[in-house]
Amino acid sequence: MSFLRHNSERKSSQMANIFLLPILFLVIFLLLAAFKRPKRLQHRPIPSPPTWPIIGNLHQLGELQHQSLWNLSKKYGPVMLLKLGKVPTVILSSSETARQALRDNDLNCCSRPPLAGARELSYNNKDMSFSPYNDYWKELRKLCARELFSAKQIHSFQPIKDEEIKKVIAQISESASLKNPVNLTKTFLALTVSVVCKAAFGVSFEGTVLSNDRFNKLVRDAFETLGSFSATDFIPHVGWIIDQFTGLQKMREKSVRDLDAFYEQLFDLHKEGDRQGREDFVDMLLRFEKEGTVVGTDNLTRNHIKAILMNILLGGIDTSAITMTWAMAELARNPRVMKKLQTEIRSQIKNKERISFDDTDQLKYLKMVIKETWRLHPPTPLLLPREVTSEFEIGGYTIPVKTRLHVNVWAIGRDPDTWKDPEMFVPERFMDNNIDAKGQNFELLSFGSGRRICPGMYMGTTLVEFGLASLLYHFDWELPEGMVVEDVDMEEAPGLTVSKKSELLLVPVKYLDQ
Ligand code: HEM
Repeated sequence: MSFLRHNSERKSSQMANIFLLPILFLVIFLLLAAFKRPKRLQHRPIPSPPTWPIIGNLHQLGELQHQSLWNLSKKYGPVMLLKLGKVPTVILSSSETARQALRDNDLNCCSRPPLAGARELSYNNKDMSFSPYNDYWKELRKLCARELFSAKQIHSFQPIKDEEIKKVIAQISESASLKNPVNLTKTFLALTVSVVCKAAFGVSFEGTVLSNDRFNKLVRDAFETLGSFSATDFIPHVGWIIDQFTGLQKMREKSVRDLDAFYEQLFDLHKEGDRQGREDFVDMLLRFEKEGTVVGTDNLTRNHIKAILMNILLGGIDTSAITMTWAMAELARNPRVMKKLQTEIRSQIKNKERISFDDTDQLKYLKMVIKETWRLHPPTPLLLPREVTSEFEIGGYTIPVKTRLHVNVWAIGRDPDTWKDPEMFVPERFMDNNIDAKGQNFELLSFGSGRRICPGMYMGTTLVEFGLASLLYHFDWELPEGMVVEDVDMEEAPGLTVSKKSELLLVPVKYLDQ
């Protein structure tokens, strides 16, 4: 009996096991599923406007993309996902989301996406600006920071700046005596072209085959090539057919050919033995080539040098000239600020004939005026595009690998949560804080931040400070006859860099106290 009972007990416990086991599995399964669920919740979709087939959200981008994106971000928030053709693109429009990307997750998103125009102009990504994040880029950046963009190197340009500004002041003096307006857009472009070209390429173009006009066209065409909408970049496999059809591909090829011829002429002008004096960027790069310098795994060749020169041409000239033009336009609209700035400059410079680096370094209000100009008119309003290489989170949203990323610096500069009266030009807002544009303050990102921050920041800033201080020291500036402050047009021109659409004309009046 006991056996029987024992046997039946064993049987019933076996039966219980048979029923319990699936329940146990079910419980484990449910528990696992429950643990996984929060993770799935984190993948909540990034706010995104509705898309159209094939083009996605491309139709929502106007000519001035940063402005279209700013308007969209007011509805969809500071982390917004667009589908540009086939490419998922995240737009960040607040200082907090920019900080999370460029500081906390810089390593996960500091690569560049492959872009057709950039690839061709950079001899297949041999440059710094458009190269993906890899050992070649890391070593090239180190080499350029040490040799081309060091403070010592930039200070060695001072005699070039002095010589070029002297010419500019003489020309403006002539206009002043005739009471003629001066085209400041052209003046600032000519100043930056001559300083950057003499410093970097050792040539002034005057009296050579490379006339200033031809040179300006070369740069303009290259910018157009990079700034134009390229279907190849957004619609894989078939986009190239559209680029052939629209003529963009032909334009690209011509631009690459013309620039190549320009670099070859530069190399000819730098033939050994032909030149004396200070070593410019071309001399230096040719010396590295001769010494067999290895960058990453690549031996530095002529094509690498050409790609680096392209970055200087396109990164170094336009941005500084644009800044000076916007600054003078804002000063023309704000006579109180212009007067206050001139008082500072004139009391600092007094009767000196030349403005030195030490002088500009003391001009605190000038620095505030330039920061305020960059807040409202960052020359590169969307920075350069980045590509995500490892998944990460911003504001609780997961940004997947291969997403393209833009930071809308222009929108951040006008964010009412950060800036009081954001549309007003008030340099004094920088008086009682340490906000600068050096990449640590995410509300002012005119040079970007993180690993990809502009390496020419010091060169650009010192040139802008010097150019503005010189013109404001030597001349008062008035609006052309019949014009009032409200007539100064602040419309923007579309492009990779955003300049003032109409040229800025102001009448110089010689400052007699010097
Ligand atoms: C006012 C002057 C300038 C402004 C506002 C400016 C702005 C910028 C911005 C916004 C970027 C992109 C940063 C990013 O993607 O996060 C950049 C990158 C770059 N800039 Fe500048 N820039 C200026 C002057 C210069 C000068 C004078 C040079 C050289 C002569 C230069 C060379 C470059 C290069 C090579 C890069 C690419 C860096 C990389 O991707 O590693 N820039 N600049």
